[in-house]
Order: sequence, then C-alpha cells, then structure tokens
Amino acid sequence: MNLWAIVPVKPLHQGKSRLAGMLSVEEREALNFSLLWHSLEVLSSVELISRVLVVSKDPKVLATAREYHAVTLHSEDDRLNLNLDLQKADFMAKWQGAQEILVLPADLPLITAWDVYQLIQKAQKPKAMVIAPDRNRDGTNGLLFNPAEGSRYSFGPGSFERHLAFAKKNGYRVEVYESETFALDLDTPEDLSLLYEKDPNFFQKFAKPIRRNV
Ligand SMILES: Nc1nc2c(ncn2[C@@H]2O[C@H](COP(=O)(O)OP(=O)(O)OP(=O)(O)O)[C@@H](O)[C@H]2O)c(=O)[nH]1
Ligand SMILES: C=C(OP(=O)(O)O)C(=O)O
Repeated sequence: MNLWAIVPVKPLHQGKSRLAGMLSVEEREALNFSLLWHSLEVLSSVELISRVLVVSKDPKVLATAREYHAVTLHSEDDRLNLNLDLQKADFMAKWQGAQEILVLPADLPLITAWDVYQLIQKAQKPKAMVIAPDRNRDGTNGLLFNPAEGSRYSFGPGSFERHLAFAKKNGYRVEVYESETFALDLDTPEDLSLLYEKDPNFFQKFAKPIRRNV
C-alpha cells in the first residue's frame, strides 16, 4: 500500500469567498490558514497515509505544507482550476509511486485522524472508490481511489453525483462514506453557524495561526 493524500488549496486571500458577507478578507485569510493547518495536523497523524501532497498557487500555503513534510506542487496557471490542479497533483503522486490516492479538500474543520482512518478502511478491497458527500449530498468532501490508476476528478457543484456515476461506469465498487464530521465543509454562512454550534473551540484554535502571522 502506498497511499497519497492530495490537498488542493486556493490562495489564502481568495478562498472562502462565499463568506465575504460575514468575514473580512483578513478574517477569511486567517480562517483559510487555520483550515489548512487543521488538515495538515490531521493527515500527518494518519499512519496509513504515506505522503501528503499540497497543490496551490500560494507560496505561503506551500511553505506551511513543507513544515509538515508534505510534497508540494506550485500551480502556475493564470486561472484557478481545481480539477486541473488535481489532475497535475495526481500525475506527480503516481510518478512518485502512489498506488492509491485520497483527495481531501482543505475546508473540513471537524475531521479527525480517526475519521480519515475509517474512510480509508472502506477502500481496502480494490477496485474501490470511496466518496464522502457533503451534508447536502451535493459536493464531495473526500474521494479515494484504490487503485489510483484510472482516477478522475470532477469537483464543482453537483460533484457527488458525477463521482458516483463515474465509479459505476468504470467498474468500481462504490463506498459512500457517511460521516457527520466529513459532511461539514465550510462554504456558506449556514455552514459557519453549524460549526459554531458543533465546535465553538474551533475559533479559538484559529486564533493561533493569526498570532503566528503577526
Ligand atoms: N489548488 C487549488 N485548490 C482549489 C482551487 N479551487 C478551490 N480549491 C480548494 O479546493 C477545496 C474545495 O474548494 P471550495 O469548497 O470551493 O472552497 P473555496 O474555493 O475556498 O470556496 P469559495 O471561494 O467560497 O468558492 C478547498 O480546499 C479550496 O481551497 C483551485 O483552483 N486550485
Ligand atoms: C468543489 C466542491 O466543493 P464545494 O461544493 O464545497 O464548493 C465539490 O464538492 O465538488
């Protein structure tokens, strides 16, 4: 087993733009940094993961990833394109020996190492795809390919159904990973309120990287 986790990250000042009505650009930048830090903390404590690969245009994101011994890929395209960045990261991971690939967006504030471990367990027997939907069963909050060969990314609105359809069409055993913690990605003001309810301490944790930056 040689499982790589790929984490795509938008530039910190651009991410979470749907929260612009509630948070200033500085607050969103701090929140994005905190979410990145949380993802790296979680992934680096999952022993089943051989390497973490972070793909981003943002040098600060990549420098932080390297502090966690992640492999980094600098996306140099003019425009933002999540699926293209994932495709490039996927190629790099396979070139360096990845046999299984897990894509984990960096906006899952509630996930723990145990959640990620459980998701991975579902993919033990190939040929499998594990798909973790968001709470509306619209987006994809985790996607694992075992084997990595033949992987394909179709993130964006409605991606859960597209990933399911891809799996069925291509002969994968599909495991839908239903998890309350995985299901909460931070996109909308409603998601932010839910996070306040479920983990008010998250916002104290997220003061930490703000302090690190000043
Ligand atoms: N490398 C890379 N990562 C991206 C890109 N677009 C989104 N991401 C990351 O992909 C994950 C899921 O993205 P979204 O849920 O749409 O988050 P977001 O783009 O910050 O949210 P909005 O700005 O509100 O659309 C997050 O970790 C983002 O940082 C991209 O073009 N390139
Ligand atoms: C890009 C995605 O994220 P979101 O729907 O959270 O923007 C996705 O789930 O495919």
